[in-house]
Amino acid sequence: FGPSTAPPSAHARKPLISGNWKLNPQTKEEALTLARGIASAITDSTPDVDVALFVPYVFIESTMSVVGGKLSVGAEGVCPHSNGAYTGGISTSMIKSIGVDWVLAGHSERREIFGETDYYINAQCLKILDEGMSVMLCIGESLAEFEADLAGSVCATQLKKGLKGVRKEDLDRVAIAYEPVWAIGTGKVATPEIAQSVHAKCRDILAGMYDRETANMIRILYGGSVTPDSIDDLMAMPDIDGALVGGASLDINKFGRIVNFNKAGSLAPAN
Ligand SMILES: O=C[C@H](O)COP(=O)(O)O
Repeated sequence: FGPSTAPPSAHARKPLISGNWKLNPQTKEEALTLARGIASAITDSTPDVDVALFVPYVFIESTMSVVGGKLSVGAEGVCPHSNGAYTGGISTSMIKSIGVDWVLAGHSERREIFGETDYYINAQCLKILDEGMSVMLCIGESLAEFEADLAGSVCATQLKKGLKGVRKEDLDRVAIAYEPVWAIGTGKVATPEIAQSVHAKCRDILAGMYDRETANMIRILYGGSVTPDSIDDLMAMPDIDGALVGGASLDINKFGRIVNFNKAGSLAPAN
């Protein structure tokens, strides 16, 4: 690998559209209805895209059983310890043994509500990768940090600390989700231009941590109030490689439309 002179947009990064159900839905029946509906929205005319759903642990296996292999079913988090006296913990071995291949780490709700630190998140990332699974590392700044023009430096810190010790050869199993905290669940989606600007900065940071060629291979997703109305223009941006969708992933029609995005943007004819 040497420095590349090619622009990031010249690299073929397969889009990844993911949903994060968080603490929803409340019953297995609802979960399976939702999962079946989302799977049925992935058709032959869907763009060439990877789809992943991060679901509560208790629904993982049953969700896998109804989606017909059309999408990956991942875990919303994991305990970085291997085994032992960690009440309530779920280990990487446990989820790997039921076929999980994607795991979220560093979501702002885990950072803020559950007090997970960059150190803990880094331990999760390393454990997930050691186990042979893929990790989606979430990063993003608060509203105050955004208004102080600190988005780039906050993301730099979270990327460097979250990926500390991650080997270059494991980065094909890493995706980054840039989620400005001020856009999560608020209806305030970042403009495509703002998101693109931070994504490009994140890619530069990754290039500094590894090298440009490697950075150009890493998928960087946007998350924060993504809806059918915003997905096309976000996906038209050169450094936005997908989305991490919260609220809209609980709605079959909305998430189905998001999966069937139009990379040419909202002004282009529909697929
Ligand atoms: O993980 C997903 C993000 O927190 C975005 O959630 P949201 O789409 O409800 O804003």
